Amino acid sequence: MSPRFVVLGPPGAGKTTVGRLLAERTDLPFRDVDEDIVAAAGKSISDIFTTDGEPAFRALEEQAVATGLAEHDGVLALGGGAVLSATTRRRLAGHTVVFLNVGMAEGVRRTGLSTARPLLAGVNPRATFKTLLDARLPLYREVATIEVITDALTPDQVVDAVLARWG
Ligand SMILES: Nc1ncnc2c1ncn2[C@@H]1O[C@H](COP(=O)(O)OP(=O)(O)OP(=O)(O)O)[C@@H](O)[C@H]1O
Ligand SMILES: O=C(O)C1=C[C@@H](O)[C@@H](O)[C@H](O)C1
Ligand SMILES: [Mg+2]
Repeated sequence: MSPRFVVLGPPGAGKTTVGRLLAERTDLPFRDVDEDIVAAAGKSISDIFTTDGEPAFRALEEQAVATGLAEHDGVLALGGGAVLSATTRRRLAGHTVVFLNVGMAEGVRRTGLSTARPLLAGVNPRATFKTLLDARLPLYREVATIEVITDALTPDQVVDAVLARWG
């Protein structure tokens, strides 16, 4: 068993929104690793970051991605930072990996000031987003087989672009 699509990208790229829509349109089940982590830990991602720290979250995430890749046969959305793990990047080899790209301005607009995203909850979300994007862009591209720049597209148009480039 193996996901038909793995969806990744920075916060606000639309992994959850577009991933769910892609699953609907291809008649596949949808699974979001962020939700798996919350269910397994019994607390929110913010609480995990605050109480246990980011390294503990990343360890839970690496395990949850491995489980998702082994168990899920539909659309699997990863968390925005899952690619920070070299082990996870290795595990993504051979999968159809969709990188939903979004620039800083639109990414910050979409994520707003939500405290549900602990990494962006600081004083300067624009600078934080830019730093995060610069560090991760090569990692997303290392594993992606399809890249869609989502800034000017609706979620439906993003799904159109994914399906046009697939197969
Ligand atoms: N292509 C798009 N156009 C406009 N708004 C979008 C688009 N994709 C997502 N959004 C909106 O941006 C917000 C963030 O989307 P979503 O939660 O799907 O991102 P995400 O990549 O899953 O983020 P996270 O990494 O925090 O889980 C939502 O309000 C969603 O409706
Ligand atoms: O970009 C990130 O590092 C994160 C993105 C979210 O999907 C969550 O996995 C968490 O908030 C960390
Ligand atoms: Mg999400």
